Amino acid sequence: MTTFDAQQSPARKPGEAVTSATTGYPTPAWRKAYREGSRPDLRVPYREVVLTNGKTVPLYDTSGPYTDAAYEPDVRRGLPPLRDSWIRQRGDVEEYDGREARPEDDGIKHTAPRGGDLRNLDAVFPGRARRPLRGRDGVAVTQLAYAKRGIVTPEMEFIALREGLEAEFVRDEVARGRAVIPLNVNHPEVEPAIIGTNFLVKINANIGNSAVTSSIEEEVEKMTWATRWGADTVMDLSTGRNIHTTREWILRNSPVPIGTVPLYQALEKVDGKAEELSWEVYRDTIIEQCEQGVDYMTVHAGVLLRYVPMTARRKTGIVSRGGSIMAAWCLAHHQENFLYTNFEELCDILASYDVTFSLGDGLRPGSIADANDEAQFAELQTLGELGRIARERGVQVMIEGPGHVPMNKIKENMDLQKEICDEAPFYTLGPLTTDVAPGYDHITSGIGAAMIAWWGTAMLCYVTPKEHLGLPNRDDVKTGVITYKIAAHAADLAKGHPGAQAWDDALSDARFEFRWQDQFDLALDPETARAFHDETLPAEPAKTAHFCSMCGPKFCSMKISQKIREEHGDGSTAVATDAGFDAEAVAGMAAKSEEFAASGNRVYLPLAD
Ligand SMILES: C[C@H]1O[C@@H](n2cnc3c(N)ncnc32)[C@H](O)[C@@H]1O
Ligand SMILES: Cc1ncc(COP(=O)(O)O)c(N)n1
Ligand code: MET
Ligand code: SF4
Ligand SMILES: [Zn+2]
Repeated sequence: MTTFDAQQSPARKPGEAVTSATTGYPTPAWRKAYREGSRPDLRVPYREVVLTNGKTVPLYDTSGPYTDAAYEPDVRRGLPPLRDSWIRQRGDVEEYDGREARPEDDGIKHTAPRGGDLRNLDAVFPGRARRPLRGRDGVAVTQLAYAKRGIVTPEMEFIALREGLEAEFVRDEVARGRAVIPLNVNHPEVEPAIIGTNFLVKINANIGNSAVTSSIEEEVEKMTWATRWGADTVMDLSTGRNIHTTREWILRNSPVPIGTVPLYQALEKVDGKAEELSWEVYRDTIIEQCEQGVDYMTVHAGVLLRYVPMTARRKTGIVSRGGSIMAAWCLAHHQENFLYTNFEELCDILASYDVTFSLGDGLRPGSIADANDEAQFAELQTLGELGRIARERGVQVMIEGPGHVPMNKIKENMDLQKEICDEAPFYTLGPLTTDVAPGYDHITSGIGAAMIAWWGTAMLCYVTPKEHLGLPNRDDVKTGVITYKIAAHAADLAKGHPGAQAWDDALSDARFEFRWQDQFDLALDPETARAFHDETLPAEPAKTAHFCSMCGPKFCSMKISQKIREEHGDGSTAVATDAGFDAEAVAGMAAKSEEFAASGNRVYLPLAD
């Protein structure tokens, strides 16, 4: 039988289900290094950029063990369980048998169409057997519960070293609910990271299959690829085949927290019929995913029955998948959202695994015309209320935000969210600042993302060039991640995060000193920087040349600037004169001046007819 997997990965043989992880850094100048903490098993990874002048620049690193030259990756076994002893040493978790895996977890019906079992048996995760953990007697084993009790966990110390801050500060931000550390006790492979407005801005990359395309292998590769370029978390938004197994492969191999929208899998379990959903099916799915190790879950509990009519006159209705599913359920039963009515029980389940809530914006605007409308802000009020209930019960909380919002309406979103949601971390999709550029929505949204992050958004959910058009592939994932790293870092700079500017300064120095190799290596994407440079000046001597093909040797302003400094010191006492330039440069400038005069000395030229 032909499956999509077979079409997508023709080279795969039985028994070789998944083999790929992207290993190694994109340039030999990046080296994995570690900062040692207070105990031998507390080693915080970072990336060291080794420059040609002998200096090194330390950078935050999300790529996991795959980029450590001493590590031998084996995606069939999974990553080492870094946090296992930290979790067990606290003495508050118990191992138990766990929920039995069922065929429907992977979308397999008892009566499979055309008589076949649709499960790709090659794909079952072959790694070590494990029994799930949970808080003993249902106790909250969350970083929030520990923080409130004044405990600095090894995870908090790890984060403090990673961010260059005091561990006590980390604890205090978590205790106040102003930051979250999404780390399920069943996901010991993760290198701890924090999401909060007073920390480095984080970015999330969405991956996952759909009913139309992609294989487990591709999704594992997208995950390692996304984290290699800097994704701080990854959401598996699979809605196609093998949902459970795809997620198992991703979790066991992921060095970053994994988020999901459990409602998608619950809907698969009822054959895609929203009205057949129930709290029981949803609850079962939540437990399945808690036991697997999902670190944070989008829950669309703020889509209340009475808010649904508020979307009736919108240009684009409800664009959130989860939001549209819950709205359909509420209307079909004329009952209140079961996520809202069972919210306390949901909190208690999440608390016993330390799964963080990402309270979903099911009524976010999906077009510029719908931005900041009544439905959107009504839901935000409810998310604020639910956030307080969750934290009260020890569960960590983030709040999801929009969407499609023009630049003049972005700040109001951040201001309202802070006020309504008690400064809980805001996690926004973009926002996209215009609707007119399908194919370039990483840019329309990167603009909004930079703005909202500057004003305090803690994590940015990326948007790829494929948004509104199709499922992103590996290249789209990279483009999305790099775009969002730019937005996040631009915000870190604007917020004055200590240390953020050192990276820019190092790159600017390399640029001004014509250390081309260092300029490439300090880039977010060294491969592209080098390739663009080499497109016009590929020869080795060009790597030390004092110009590039943009201006050429005679018009290189940085070369001219250097010369000024050599001949006139820093120039502060110089009188305006062209004596410091070489004859060629002076001639070049004169030619440009004549060209300008010939055009009538006008800066804006009339349009050609
Ligand atoms: C909420 C956002 O999630 C993204 N999204 C939904 N499903 C997937 C997937 N399988 N892969 C990547 N992104 C996805 C879309 O960009 C949507 O706008
Ligand atoms: C920032 C962010 N990321 C993912 C989702 C889930 O998607 P959906 O609401 O469409 O189900 C969301 N609501 N917000
Ligand atoms: N692009 C849409 C949004 O902004 C989502 C479409 S796919 C669920 O929310
Ligand atoms: S992205 Fe495609 S599938 Fe998703 S809501 Fe838009 S049109 Fe529908
Ligand atoms: Zn959209």
